[in-house]
Amino acid sequence: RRSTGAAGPASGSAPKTRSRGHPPQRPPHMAALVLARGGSKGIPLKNIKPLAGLPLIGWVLRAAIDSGVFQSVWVSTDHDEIEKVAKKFGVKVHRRSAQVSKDTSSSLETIQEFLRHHNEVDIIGHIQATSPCLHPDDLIKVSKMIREDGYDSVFSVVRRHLFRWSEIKKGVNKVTTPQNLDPAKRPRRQDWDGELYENGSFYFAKKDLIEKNYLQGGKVIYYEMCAECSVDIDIDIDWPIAEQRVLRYGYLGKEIKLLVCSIDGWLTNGHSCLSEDQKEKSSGDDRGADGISLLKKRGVEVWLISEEECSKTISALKLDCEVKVSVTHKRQVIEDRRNKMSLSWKEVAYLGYEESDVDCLREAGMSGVPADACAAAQKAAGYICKSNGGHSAIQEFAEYVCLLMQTVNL
Ligand SMILES: CC(=O)N[C@H]1[C@H]([C@H](O)[C@H](O)CO)O[C@](OP(=O)(O)OC[C@H]2O[C@@H](n3ccc(N)nc3=O)[C@H](O)[C@@H]2O)(C(=O)O)C[C@@H]1O
Repeated sequence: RRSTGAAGPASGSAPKTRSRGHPPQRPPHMAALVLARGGSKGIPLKNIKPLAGLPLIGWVLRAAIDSGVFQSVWVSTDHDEIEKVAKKFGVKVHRRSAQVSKDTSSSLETIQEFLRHHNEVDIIGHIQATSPCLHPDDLIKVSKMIREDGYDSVFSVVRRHLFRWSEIKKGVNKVTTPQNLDPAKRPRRQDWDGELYENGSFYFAKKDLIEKNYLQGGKVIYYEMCAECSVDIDIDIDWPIAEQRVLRYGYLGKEIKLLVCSIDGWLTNGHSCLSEDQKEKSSGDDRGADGISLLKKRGVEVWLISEEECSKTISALKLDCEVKVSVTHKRQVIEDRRNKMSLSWKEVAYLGYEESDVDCLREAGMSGVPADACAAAQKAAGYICKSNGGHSAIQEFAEYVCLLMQTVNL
């Protein structure tokens, strides 16, 4: 009963008003790009060192994914371990050349190299892992500045109330002079707006600007981040401070309270691999139990639903979770359940497979499909499993949900 899953509107359904010879314009592709080379000097493998329980790059990757504003999220690296960690977060990996992985390589040349390999990308949201207190809300606002307000580049700044004095080199007999204050009328903090400083959290820029060697230029504007979230890990003593800051002010991931796995089309159609007497499973989703118990330990309720009457199949899988079969309208039963539990869709994770899952995949706070799900479901889902349906997809998705909502232990 698996659907063929034609994706999106049928070809030829474009508006009739379109003038001839002009193909429809695709919306600009905005890619999040996190640079994470292996050869960090001060702190070895800094980019994947656990910060408050999560690999450093994980903090910004999670914010980028959850913002929902990027067509793709990438890590550019030259290192196998970093690639593995990035893939665990479900993002794409660009293996960069040694040429742009040196101590002396600039971010700009590394981004330019990425763009040469990814022609589909129109806008780069370059996000630095060294500023882990980034929130999805910041990225949503910046995305609007680029996509709707017409800016070519936007970068993050923070307001500081710092009095600057001129530097006098050793051995030079001169006096220092104030740079941004009158010592006779030293302003109180509340009487002075302070100054804006680039804080290194992110740099968004359109491709043509980057190709002209700029990350900041054209119609350019800054985005002011709140001081609490402006954290920059530069030297090793910054690390413990950053750890405290992410715990207090960082983005701790989405809170999922209910995972719904719709098993139609993959556990109900022979993928489930029951033995002839319908009592034992011979293969199938053995790993599912681990993922489910992990989530249950975190207080997440797990629910298997099916439009079919397949209780035997499910019970044979010995998955320790609630089951609802013969469901006539999937979205409706989830709405009812949500209301009972007082949950928003944001707190629901949904694993689907078929066209009938598209609605729920679009609504859910986290959504996933097995690798062989129909095209429409794949398009609607935030995460596409590496496993096919019936082969550990539940486990993989449950692990993914756990990772994204990983609570922080110190
Ligand atoms: C856009 C940009 O110019 N970024 C530079 C920033 C920026 O100027 C400051 O943050 C502003 O406050 O400064 C640097 O910042 P830093 O060296 O800590 O690098 C920031 C993050 O980017 C990764 N990176 C950097 C360059 C490169 N070619 N490949 C990379 O993978 C690092 O591993 C790290 O995760 C600096 O201090 O030298 C170097 C960075 O290149």
